Amino acid sequence: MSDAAPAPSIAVLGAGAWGTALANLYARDGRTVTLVARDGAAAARIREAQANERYLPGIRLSPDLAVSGELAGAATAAGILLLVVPAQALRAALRGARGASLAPGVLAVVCSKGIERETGRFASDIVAEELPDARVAVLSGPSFADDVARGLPTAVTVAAGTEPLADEAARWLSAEGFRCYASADIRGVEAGGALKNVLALAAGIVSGRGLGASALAAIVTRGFVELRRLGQALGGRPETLMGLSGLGDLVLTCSGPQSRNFAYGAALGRGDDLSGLKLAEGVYSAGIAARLAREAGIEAPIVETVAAILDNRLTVDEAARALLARPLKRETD
Ligand SMILES: NC(=O)c1ccc[n+]([C@@H]2O[C@H](COP(=O)([O-])OP(=O)(O)OC[C@H]3O[C@@H](n4cnc5c(N)ncnc54)[C@H](O)[C@@H]3O)[C@@H](O)[C@H]2O)c1
Ligand SMILES: O=P(O)(O)OC[C@H](O)CO
Repeated sequence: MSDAAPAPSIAVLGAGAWGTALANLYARDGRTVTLVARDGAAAARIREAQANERYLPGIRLSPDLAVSGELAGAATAAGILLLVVPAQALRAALRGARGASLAPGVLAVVCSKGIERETGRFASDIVAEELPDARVAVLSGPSFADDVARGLPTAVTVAAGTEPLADEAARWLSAEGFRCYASADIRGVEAGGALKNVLALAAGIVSGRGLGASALAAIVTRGFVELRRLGQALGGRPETLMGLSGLGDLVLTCSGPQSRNFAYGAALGRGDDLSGLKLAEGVYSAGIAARLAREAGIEAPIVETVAAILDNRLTVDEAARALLARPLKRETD
């Protein structure tokens, strides 16, 4: 596709915080965008309020943003389909999309961050299985929906299976204040995005339990060792895991309660009631990430510990004692 080709129109599947923020970003940037909510009633609420008060409160949406309750129609015309439903709902959402007559060669861009619990599949694999005619890309990196919605500067990585497709996708997905770096390492980008959520839970637990700033720095640093090891074992490249969708997103989500994963971990660490908390993808990815690590023969004690706390196999205090009591080793082993 040449630089002069008109920018493809965009359909955004999933009208939560991130889907709404991305749809609004591109609509403000002059693109033709339809945000697809779960049903007609949810779409009507967003249209009438010109805001998504449930998931992205306080943000006035562009009057140019179309909002629909069904993918058919919106998607048929779209050259780009952003997939922004939670990772565990992606397969069902794509099966629901099959009847929508997607444009041939549509660029399906995974924007969620997680691993399918039942199968251990990453989202790009699910797209390849469920929408075999689509071209696949992944958008991931340090990016809070609220920051993007407020027009704050953001940089992310956009990965696809080949460098030309990644370059094309990054060009189409960049917008004012939203800079996309291209990568041909889909697995590295997806692994970084999913694993940082699990590690942000660990950081939140440390903070909520009041274990101190030194312990927080230690858990983030040793967590990054696990992210790199496991990300590489799953097929990611080291330089990708050092980039925006690995280290970058880990830094963002481990830095405080604006991250829902960190906030969930902090509530766990304090012993608070967890009902009513916002979506924390790490809760669903921790167990399967621990299993993938075991299967790959990778030591991932922090990921294992988060999974054990979530399963009520360990209390936070038992977990902290167990991590500190592990046999001593060289830092680089
Ligand atoms: N919020 C952020 O800052 C942010 C940033 C980057 C990536 N993400 C990732 O984006 C994904 C979505 O997160 P979010 O913040 O938008 O979540 P959210 O909880 O705000 O919204 C989830 C949305 O998905 C919809 N949904 C759920 N199941 C569905 C289904 N089967 N079909 C259609 N719609 C369905 C819900 O109705 C809701 O609108 C997650 O994987 C998250 O990790 C979020
Ligand atoms: O709020 P979180 O923890 O889901 O993080 C949101 C984004 O993934 C940050 O890049």
